[in-house]
Amino acid sequence: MMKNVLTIAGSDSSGGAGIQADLKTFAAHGVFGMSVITAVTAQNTQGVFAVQDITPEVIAKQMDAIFSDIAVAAVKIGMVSQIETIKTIAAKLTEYGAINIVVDPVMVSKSGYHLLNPAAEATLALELLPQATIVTPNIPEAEVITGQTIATLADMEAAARTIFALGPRNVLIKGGHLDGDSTDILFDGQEFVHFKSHRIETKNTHGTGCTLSSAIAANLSRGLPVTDAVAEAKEYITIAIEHSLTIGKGVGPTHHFYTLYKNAGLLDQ
Ligand SMILES: Nc1ncnc2c1ncn2[C@@H]1O[C@H](COP(=O)(O)OP(=O)(O)OP(=O)(O)O)[C@@H](O)[C@H]1O
Ligand SMILES: Cc1ncc(CO)c(N)n1
Repeated sequence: MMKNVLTIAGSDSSGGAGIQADLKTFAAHGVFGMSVITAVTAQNTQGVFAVQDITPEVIAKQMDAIFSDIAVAAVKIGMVSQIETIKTIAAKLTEYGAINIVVDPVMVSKSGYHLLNPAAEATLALELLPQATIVTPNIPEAEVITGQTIATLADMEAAARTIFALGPRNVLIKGGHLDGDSTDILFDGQEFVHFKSHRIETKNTHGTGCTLSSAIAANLSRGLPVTDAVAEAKEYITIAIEHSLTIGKGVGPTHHFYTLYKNAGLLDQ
């Protein structure tokens, strides 16, 4: 039976990141996507120009509407903006006993805009990480969460240990921001698994983190173990970056449907 997967995140008007990237990723994975919108951003491939946060009351009502009616097989959490937003989401996840929770601790957009109020960083770590099946920080986010500097794979492993101590069941530190190969490191409290791909030379990496975390959530919803869910998601994001789209004047989005379109003969349309 088709699984239902929820994203709790911000809207990206240009369609490359946030809710829009998440729903496309869910569709590409054959799961039924649902959304709780935490903020509306005016954004394109060149920057973020305005943000309207949704009130905690309306966020809570969106979660009530979904969880009171529909079985949710996995939840991906992206942009969460404010302290009260985070507290509301954490309380509702507990109330409804949500499972397979993927926390992407979105902090700053590629263009440098603070999508998470810096005053809420500690709240995110305290309230959401203990509920996470897996947390997926990029290197700057892992540096903020740990206070450690990360310049090498060994530094990534050390940071993963520190983040694990905050309560998530698994930590995936993404290596997109280091030079050379793009290696993501998974830590389950016992051992490290490295997921390595060659660095793809492209400027079009808008929404890579959103796409990866949504693919992990979709894979978990189908019952895959965490290591397999991450391995398949890493393959998916690598193909999506390889065939990323030159849309707009700045950092373009990834291609969510490359393999599907190829198999259907739709690529040249
Ligand atoms: N140039 C690249 N070539 C290959 N893989 C990449 C490249 N850039 C990022 N990745 C991969 O994409 C995924 C997302 O990593 P990244 O570090 O870009 O996340 P992020 O900074 O959170 O993204 P976002 O800006 O969407 O928040 C990881 O699996 C990473 O290894
Ligand atoms: C709404 C939204 N969420 C996440 C990201 C990731 O950087 C973004 N650019 N915009």
